[in-house]
Amino acid sequence: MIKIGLLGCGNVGHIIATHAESIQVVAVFDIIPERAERLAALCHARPYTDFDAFMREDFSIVVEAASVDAVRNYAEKVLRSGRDIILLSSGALADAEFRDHLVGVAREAGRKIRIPSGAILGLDNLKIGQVSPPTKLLLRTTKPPSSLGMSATRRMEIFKGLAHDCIRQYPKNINVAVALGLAAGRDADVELWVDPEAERNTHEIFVEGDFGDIYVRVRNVPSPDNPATSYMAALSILTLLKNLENPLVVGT
Ligand SMILES: NC(=O)C1=CN([C@@H]2O[C@H](COP(=O)(O)OP(=O)(O)OC[C@H]3O[C@@H](n4cnc5c(N)ncnc54)[C@H](O)[C@@H]3O)[C@@H](O)[C@H]2O)C=CC1
Ligand SMILES: O=C([O-])CC(=O)C(=O)O
Repeated sequence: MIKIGLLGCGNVGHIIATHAESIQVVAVFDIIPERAERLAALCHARPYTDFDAFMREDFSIVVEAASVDAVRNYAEKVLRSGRDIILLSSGALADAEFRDHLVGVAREAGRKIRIPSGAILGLDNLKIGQVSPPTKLLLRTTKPPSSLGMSATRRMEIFKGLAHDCIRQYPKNINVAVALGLAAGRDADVELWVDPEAERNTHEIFVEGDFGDIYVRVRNVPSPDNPATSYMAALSILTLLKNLENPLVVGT
């Protein structure tokens, strides 16, 4: 059974820890002690607010479901300790200098940084962009205003520009845009909309290239404990963990 350390005891951390079947959550870490303690009690793990103590536990992989800042603070230490890391806050890798450094550390340590599909679909074959760059790569995301901690009386575009700028302004809402760019090999264009009528987090992906064109629309149910995060994101990590040791690998 794969032993994991969970970095982040919020909404996604909770779903992972309480639904994990083929994995054992050995230790959990959060800056908020009560969150770490509550989740640890639920999944029979040990709670930590001291990262170095957390890292002394016996697990082979860290699952990050915390924040872009947490990735910046801890990912390098995880890799240098000889463990792989799964990053849900993929937005941290929008910073090219940090990304290149972290990938270099992973290479040196012989470890892997895994970016799950999270709240979207299509990352698998979007990787064809690394062979044949797309001429268009656009993500149009629409969320209820409450997901962004704001109020609005009508549908409004609150950001239009490149993914690496959008994630700086909305680090809890648009990690998917950075994941798209990492897959395709170029920064994605982003439109971020709020809509008071929206009940779902909707991601529309438009891609064009010499292969033809793609339109994908994902209408995600918001997580019960954090409407900004689609429930699919937690399912995506659970699925990645379930397949880690499967000799049959499906998807590009
Ligand atoms: N790539 C994707 O498709 C998606 C990515 N996300 C990202 O996943 C992450 C987790 O999402 P949720 O569980 O819904 O968030 P959440 O806010 O419910 O939980 C995050 C937890 O991490 C803890 N945390 C934050 N920064 C920390 C740090 N520096 N050190 C230790 N603990 C820290 C918080 O105290 C909190 O308990 C967020 O960054 C979110 O933006 C969310 C949805 C989709
Ligand atoms: O969960 C979602 O729909 C997307 C999200 O928050 C993110 O990419 O940060």
